Amino acid sequence: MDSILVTGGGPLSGTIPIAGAKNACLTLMPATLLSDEPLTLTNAPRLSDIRTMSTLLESLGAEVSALSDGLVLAMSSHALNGNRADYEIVRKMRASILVLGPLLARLGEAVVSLPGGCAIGARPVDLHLKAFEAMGATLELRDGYVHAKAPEGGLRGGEVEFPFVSVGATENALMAATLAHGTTILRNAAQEPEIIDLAKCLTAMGAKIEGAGTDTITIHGVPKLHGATHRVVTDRIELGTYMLAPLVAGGEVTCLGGSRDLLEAFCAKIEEAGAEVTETPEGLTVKRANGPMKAVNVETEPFPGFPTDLQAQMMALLCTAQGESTLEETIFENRFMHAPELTRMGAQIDVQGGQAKVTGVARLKGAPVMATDLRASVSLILAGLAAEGTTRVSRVYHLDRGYEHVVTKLRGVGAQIERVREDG
Ligand SMILES: CC(=O)N[C@H]1[C@@H](OP(=O)(O)OP(=O)(O)OC[C@H]2O[C@@H](n3ccc(=O)[nH]c3=O)[C@H](O)[C@@H]2O)O[C@H](CO)[C@@H](O)[C@@H]1O
Ligand SMILES: C=C(OP(=O)(O)O)C(=O)O
Repeated sequence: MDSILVTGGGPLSGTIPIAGAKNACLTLMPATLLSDEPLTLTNAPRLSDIRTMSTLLESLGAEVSALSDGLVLAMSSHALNGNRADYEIVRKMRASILVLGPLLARLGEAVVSLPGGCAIGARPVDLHLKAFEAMGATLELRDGYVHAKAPEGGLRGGEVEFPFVSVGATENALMAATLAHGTTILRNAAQEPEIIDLAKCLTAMGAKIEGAGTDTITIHGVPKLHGATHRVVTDRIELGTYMLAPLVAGGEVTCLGGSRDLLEAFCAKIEEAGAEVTETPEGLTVKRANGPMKAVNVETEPFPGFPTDLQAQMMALLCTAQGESTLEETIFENRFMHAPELTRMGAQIDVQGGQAKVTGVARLKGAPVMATDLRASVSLILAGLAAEGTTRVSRVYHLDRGYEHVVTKLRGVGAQIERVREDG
């Protein structure tokens, strides 16, 4: 198993290219199941989660070819040979549940393992299932699997009012509704850029969708979708992560490919904390406005609010910001596992339920720390960028789920970082 060694050092300077979004790609890939014609995705990120989704799609009979060093995914589902997503693959990644809607819509029947909880929370899929029920499907839970069946003749349009916002349930329902008979209305739908990206791709495949990016999405079902080529939207979470690097370590970094509309709430919050963000046609340039960073209060919310997927990284910044910050996590019930690890580096953090109080210290100290989930891993790397001495982050397989070439990207702006064998 590999570790990352990061040694705190001087200011960072240069550019970091931002990849296509993991969370968009993971919902765009299952969209291939909706059509017997090819779907090609460009600007795909090179991540282990993408390989897991490829394996899952292949297990259903889809063909997935990674071309141009993985940047292009050429997929075809003309010869599906299964409608069962096995626990062995689904348990590796919760986004696997996103094959359920497309399979149900295209084949009329699907058996998909329940993904189970994960480190950051219980993460049930009840809202996904309620949406399919509203489209006439019958659902049964047996042996840890969802057995889903569309009514005779296929799914029917339905009205779904989500009791709270779910990105995955919105995506699953949106995909299923494209092939349903009649019109489906999704109320209190997620508005994330990844939803807009999915709707763009489905529209390019012939779907009829209105309102993606608002809280009400209307889908007029069509009998068939066709092939398309779609460019995956920029990864706003990778973007936000690297925007924090020069704020933690000093210097100035330009994230290539980023735009402010993907991250307005985050940009406003780091500006409040003392960042200067400049938007240019090539991306976003970030540096400290003048002097040290200051404490701020952060509350995670569905888009357009501050993203939960940037909470851990923001905490890394606030560990050395002047004053006392509060971070409130409202999306996941257990998403502060990075706090005890940051504390090992000298941070002062007090977690009470869904709230963390961070009292800024002058400097963190390098220490051996353990990554507990994807965003926690990268928060420890960020913290290590400015810590005195060397930080060893172990269990970096979490990182490989969501950050491609992290060592190369950070070295490119002058960070002292390397990947080593855990025992080496
Ligand atoms: C692959 C992907 O895109 N992952 C993202 C997606 O996850 P994901 O789609 O799983 O997150 P959701 O938006 O569905 O989850 C929001 C909240 O709703 C709860 N819930 C969700 C569905 C359901 O049926 N029942 C239920 O109770 C969850 O436990 C959580 O507390 O959105 C999250 C919230 O922005 C991000 O952190 C994840 O990175
Ligand atoms: C929580 C995340 O991913 P997933 O939903 O795939 O677990 C994430 O990307 O931060």
